[in-house]
Amino acid sequence: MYDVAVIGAGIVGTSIARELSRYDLSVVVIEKSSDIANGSTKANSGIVHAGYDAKEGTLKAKFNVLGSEMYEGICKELDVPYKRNGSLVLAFNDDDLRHIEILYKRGLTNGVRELEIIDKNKVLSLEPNIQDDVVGALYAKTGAIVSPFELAIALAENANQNGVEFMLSTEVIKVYKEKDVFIIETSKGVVQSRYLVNAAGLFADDINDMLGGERFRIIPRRGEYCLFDKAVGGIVTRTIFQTPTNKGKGILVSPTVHGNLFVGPNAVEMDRKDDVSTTKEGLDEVLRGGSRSVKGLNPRDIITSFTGIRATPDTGDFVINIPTKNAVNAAGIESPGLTASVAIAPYVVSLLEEQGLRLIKKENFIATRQNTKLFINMSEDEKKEVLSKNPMYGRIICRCEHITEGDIVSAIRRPLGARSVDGVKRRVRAGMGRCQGGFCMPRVVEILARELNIPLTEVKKSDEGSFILTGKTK
Ligand SMILES: O=P(O)(O)OC[C@H](O)CO
Repeated sequence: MYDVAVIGAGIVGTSIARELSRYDLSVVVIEKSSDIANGSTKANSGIVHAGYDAKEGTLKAKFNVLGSEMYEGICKELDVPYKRNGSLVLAFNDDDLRHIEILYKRGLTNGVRELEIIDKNKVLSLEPNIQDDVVGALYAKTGAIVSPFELAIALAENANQNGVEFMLSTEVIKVYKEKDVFIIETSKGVVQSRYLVNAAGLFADDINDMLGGERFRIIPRRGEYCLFDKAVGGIVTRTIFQTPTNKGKGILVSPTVHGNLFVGPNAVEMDRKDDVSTTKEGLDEVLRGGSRSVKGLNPRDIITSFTGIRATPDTGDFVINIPTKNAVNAAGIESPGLTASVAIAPYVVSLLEEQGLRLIKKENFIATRQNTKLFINMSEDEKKEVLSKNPMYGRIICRCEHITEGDIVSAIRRPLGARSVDGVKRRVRAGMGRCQGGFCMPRVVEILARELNIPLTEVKKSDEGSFILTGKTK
């Protein structure tokens, strides 16, 4: 029997797992997907929001501002790329100017530091590729960017280093209580725990129903994105927003931590929670929206498009509460959820403690996690040394991102290592470049088959059944 079971290994579940791993507890994370961060976390804007957007007094506002302040330190500890690039909310007319004034005041109330309203000249001096009809902007110097799935993987690895167990490809079918024990029936058998955390993302409403908590629904809200080649990654250096609407923060244009540029998302409510297809209309909307803010977005520079699904709660705010004794919901964590998750984690742990979970600090807690250095990022001396020991570092597999066989093998062999083509891609970027895996994918498949000791036909793109050589991958 575990002390705590966490359902969900997205950014919320992995943040909570890492926080729990500071204490002498037995903890298990149960995830239905085959990898960490395979739900809303994987297709996400990757923005660390400053905190002026969420309404005063909400959980979103509180945890956004707290999270934004914690981010740099956590990314340093876990060796995850993070960049405080700042953000602008553009105004194009008087209505927009009034709107950014409201956001400015809200930001001050929420406790956001270094906020400023700037005029057209300042906007264009900071970002020369903004459209000329801009009239001003809200400038948030504390806005930042991060790689959401790399952070979730790092949090999971660090939790795992500190003893947390991960059950991947394990779907929760039913949860109920016998006396004070949670009985969690899964696709891989029964798990028992004394405490339970619901961080099930898009499916957190179903888990809450099983726990008998006050009813809420998660409404899946699609967001389509276009990712641009690194050659145009410098069109803007800050994250560029328009004034938000009741559909969300609108379409943004932002660099990524790896030097690409993305435009998106739109916002379309859907019935299904698993439809990540992209549509021509959606991508046109995204490009039109981005071009409203920024000059020079050429569709020919798009290297891929994708859809993410927000876990939007029908309550209007994050649902962080106690559905039944000894359980905590961390649900409905839509934007600014990526930013907020690192601050939600200690709060969730404090709610467990209030219900009787004893927290005794581990003496040997390992606070830092080191990622494997990619060959491309090594110094000449490091390259020589690693090559003399391991010739696999001399074989380039992904030509776009210059990723070697040694890098890929090490991503597979790490704790909670890659088990699929997408798993490799998210850990070391093989397949993330201009050709989107056209060249390297067959080689990555060969390496996975060899390292996992499985036939080529069993290598998966991502989840169970997505056999990359024979099956449907989308
Ligand atoms: O449209 P929103 O408000 O869900 O925000 C989406 C943003 O890209 C969040 O980072």
